[in-house]
Amino acid sequence: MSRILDRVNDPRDLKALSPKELRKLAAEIREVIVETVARNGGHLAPNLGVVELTLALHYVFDSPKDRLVWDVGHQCYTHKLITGRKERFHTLRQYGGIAGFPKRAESPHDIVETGHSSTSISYGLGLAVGLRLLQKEGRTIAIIGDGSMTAGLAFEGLNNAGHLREDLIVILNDNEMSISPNVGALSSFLSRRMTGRLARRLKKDIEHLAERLPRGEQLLQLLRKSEGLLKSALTPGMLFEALGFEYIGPVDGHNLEGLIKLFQNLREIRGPLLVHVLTKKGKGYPPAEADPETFHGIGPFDPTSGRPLKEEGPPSYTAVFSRTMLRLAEIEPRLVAITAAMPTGTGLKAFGERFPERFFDVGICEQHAVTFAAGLALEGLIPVCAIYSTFLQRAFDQLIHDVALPNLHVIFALDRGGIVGEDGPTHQGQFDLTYLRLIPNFTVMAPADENELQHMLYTALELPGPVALRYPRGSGVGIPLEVEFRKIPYGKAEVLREGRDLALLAIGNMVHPALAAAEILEKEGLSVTVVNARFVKPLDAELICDLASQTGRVLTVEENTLLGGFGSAVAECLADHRVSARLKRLGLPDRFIEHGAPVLLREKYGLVPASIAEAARSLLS
Ligand SMILES: Cc1ncc(C[n+]2csc(CCOP(=O)(O)OP(=O)(O)O)c2C)c(N)n1
Ligand SMILES: CC(=O)[C@@H](O)[C@H](O)COP(=O)(O)O
Ligand SMILES: [Mg+2]
Repeated sequence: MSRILDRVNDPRDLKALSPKELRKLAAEIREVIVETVARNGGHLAPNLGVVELTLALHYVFDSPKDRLVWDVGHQCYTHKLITGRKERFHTLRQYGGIAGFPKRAESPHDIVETGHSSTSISYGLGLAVGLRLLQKEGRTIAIIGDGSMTAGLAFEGLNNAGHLREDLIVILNDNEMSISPNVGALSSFLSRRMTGRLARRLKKDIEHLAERLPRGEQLLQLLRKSEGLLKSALTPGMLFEALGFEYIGPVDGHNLEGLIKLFQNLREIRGPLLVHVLTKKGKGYPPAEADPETFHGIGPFDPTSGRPLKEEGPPSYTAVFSRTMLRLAEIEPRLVAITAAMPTGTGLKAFGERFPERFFDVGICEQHAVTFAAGLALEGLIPVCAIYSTFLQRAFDQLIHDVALPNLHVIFALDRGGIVGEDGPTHQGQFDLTYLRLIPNFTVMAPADENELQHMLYTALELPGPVALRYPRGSGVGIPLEVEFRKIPYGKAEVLREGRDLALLAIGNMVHPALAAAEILEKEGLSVTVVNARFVKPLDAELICDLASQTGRVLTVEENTLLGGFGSAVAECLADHRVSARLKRLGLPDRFIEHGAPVLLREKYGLVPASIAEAARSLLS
C-alpha cells in the first residue's frame, strides 16, 4: 500500500490532504523516525512529541517565506521529512548524510543552523524586524521547548520582542521535560497542576484578608464573582502578558485539526503572540513515552523492545568522572556539583541522588551556572561545574570576569572535549583548549586516559584558582582504575617513552594514539620520545625546551583547533625561550567539523596513529 508520505515532497502538498490523511501521515512519520533512529541513533523522544505540531505549522504557514525557527533543532525530523529530504532521511547523522539538526546548506526551509538552545526567540525577532524593514512578506515563528525557555537568552528575546511589539509568534512546546525532568521556578509556574494549587491558596489568603477588613463581606462577594478572572490571571499567561505578549493556551499539541484551526486564526493577528502547546515527549512509541529521558538522545536500539544495542567496552570517561565525584564528596565536605540541565549526560545524576543538598541542576543556564559557582566559591565551597565543552562556550565572559579575575577556586569538568561525532559542528568540543588557555589564572589539564582523569580531579581539589579538565565523549582507553588517588605534579608533563629522533608531545586523548604511532615508527628504526603533556596551562616549558634542543624536531598532537591550542602553546614556548627546532602541529583545522562517526572524523583529520606516524616521518625526512 502506498504511503501518504510518498506524496509529500514539499510542505504545500500537505494542503491537499484530508484530516484523516494527515493523521495517517503523522503515524507514518512516527514509524520512519523510530526505524531510522533505531538504526542511526538520534533524538527520538523530542521528535515523536512534535509530529502533529510540525504538520500543523507547515499546513498553515508558508515555509520558507514564513520563517520557522526550531530552538535547539533536535526536534526537526518531521520538518526534514516533509521539506524534500525523505529520500535521504535514512542517512540521518551519518558522515555525508542528513544532519540531525537544521542545516542551511540542506534546505531553504532550514532558516538557521542550531544545536545550542534558547536562540529561537532572538533569531526570530531579528528575522521579523528584517522582514518588516526590508518590506518582505512573511511571518516568523519560533518553536521553543519548556527546557530551552529556562535560559536567560530566551527571556532577553521575549523582553525585547514585547517592547518592540513586533509580529512574532512564539510556540512554547511544553512537555514538562528538559532532557531530564525540567527544573526551576518557571517550570513549576508553567505546570498546570501548580496553577490550580496556587489559585486556591491565593483565593484563601484573600478571603482571610477580606474577613478582617472593614466592608469585608462586600469584598468577599466581589471576589466570589471574579473567581474565573482570578484563575485566568494565574495561568502562565500572566507571565508572558506582563512581557508584552498575547498569550494563547494551553492547547493540546497532538490534536492536529485543533492546531490547524488555531494557527489559521492567529495567522491574522499581529504583534507578539505566545502559544502554549502541551505535548508528550516520545508520543506514539511506548518505550519512549515511558522513559523520555533515555530516549531523548539515544544510540542504536532494538525498535521492538526499545533496548539499546550496547557495545561492551571500558567505562566511559563520564562514568569515571561520576564515580570519582562520589568518592571525592566523601572525603571533601566542601565539594558541591553543578549541572546546566545535563545530570545524566555529565554523570552527575548519581551525585544528586547521594548528596541532594550538594547538587544543583540550574536549568539550561550555563552562564548562570558559572557565576553561581563563583558565588559558592567565594563562601568557601569547592564547586565542580560539569558542562559539556561546547556548551561552556556560552559562559566565556563568566569564566573570565566572574571566576578568573577574582581568581576563584572553581573546577570545570568539560565533558565531550574534542570530536563528539554524530551531533556535528554545533556540538564538537573543538575550541576549549584555546578559549581556556588564554584566560589568566586558569589551570588547564587534559587526562590521557580514564585513570588519569580520576587523579586529575583529585588533584584539582587542592590547586589554587580556576581549574579546567577536559576529556572526550565515550569509552575510556581501558586502563584499570587505581584504587588510591594520586596527586599529579603541578605543571609537569610525563615522559612515557624515550627516543633520539623526535619529541612527540601529545595532550589528552591523543596520548595513546601517539604511543601507538611511536610503535609503528620504532619498527621502521625511528626512535621517538613520547610525552603526555597533561597541562596545556601551565606548560612544562623546561621539559619541552630540553627535548626540542636534544632532538631538534617536535611534533604536537591534540584534538582541538590548531588555532591557539596546545601546539600553539608549544610554538610560543619555543619562541619565547629562543629554542629553534622543526615543529609540526597536528590538530583540527580552522573550520567547523562536520557530523559523522568519531572514528571516521579522526581518520579524516589525521588524528590516528598512522597519520601521526606519517607526520613524524615527514618531519624527519
Ligand atoms: C546551550 C545548551 N545547553 C545544553 C544543551 C543540551 N540540551 C539539548 S536539548 C536539551 C533539553 C531541551 O529541552 P526542551 O527545550 O524542553 O526540549 P524537549 O527536548 O523537551 O523537546 C538540552 C539541555 C543545548 N543543546 N544547548
Ligand atoms: C540536543 C542536545 O544538545 C543534546 O541532546 C546532545 O545531543 C546530547 O549529547 P550526548 O549524547 O553526547 O549526551
Ligand atoms: Mg521540553
